[in-house]
Amino acid sequence: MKVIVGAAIVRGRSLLAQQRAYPREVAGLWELPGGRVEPGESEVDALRRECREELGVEVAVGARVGPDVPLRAGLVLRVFAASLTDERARPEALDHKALRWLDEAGLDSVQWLPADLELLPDLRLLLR
Ligand SMILES: Nc1nc2c([nH]c(=O)n2[C@H]2C[C@H](O)[C@@H](COP(=O)(O)OP(=O)(O)OP(=O)(O)O)O2)c(=O)[nH]1
Repeated sequence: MKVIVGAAIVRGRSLLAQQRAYPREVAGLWELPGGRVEPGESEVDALRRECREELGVEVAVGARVGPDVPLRAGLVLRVFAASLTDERARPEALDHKALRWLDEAGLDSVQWLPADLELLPDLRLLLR
């Protein structure tokens, strides 16, 4: 089973979401920072690496959030709670169209990838 890890980065009462720039089929849709776990890499290390690559920030990775969401045969999305190591750090959209800090009401204001949509109830609980 291969795993795509996603980071639910919460600061105060907001969650960081990013808007995909590519590929065309999903460009414009929103997701959590993250990506593929590389061979020999732990899931936590993969999340830390992806947050560095995509956002230019260091994160501390916490507990699992919600269930594994199947993406396709042999591949799941697995989300972990995370926080910025330095609360004042400014994440940048290094590989994406845009970033947004969403509060609880804001969670419904962007068009999420289908797998992320399934996790919204669990993500919402992080912002209560
Ligand atoms: N990062 C991320 N990927 C997600 C989420 N939800 C979701 O369905 N995906 C899917 C989209 C992609 O098919 C796959 C992750 O692809 P990616 O392009 O971000 O991964 P990566 O950085 O390892 O990319 P690559 O090197 O394989 O091109 O997982 C999410 O919340 N975050």
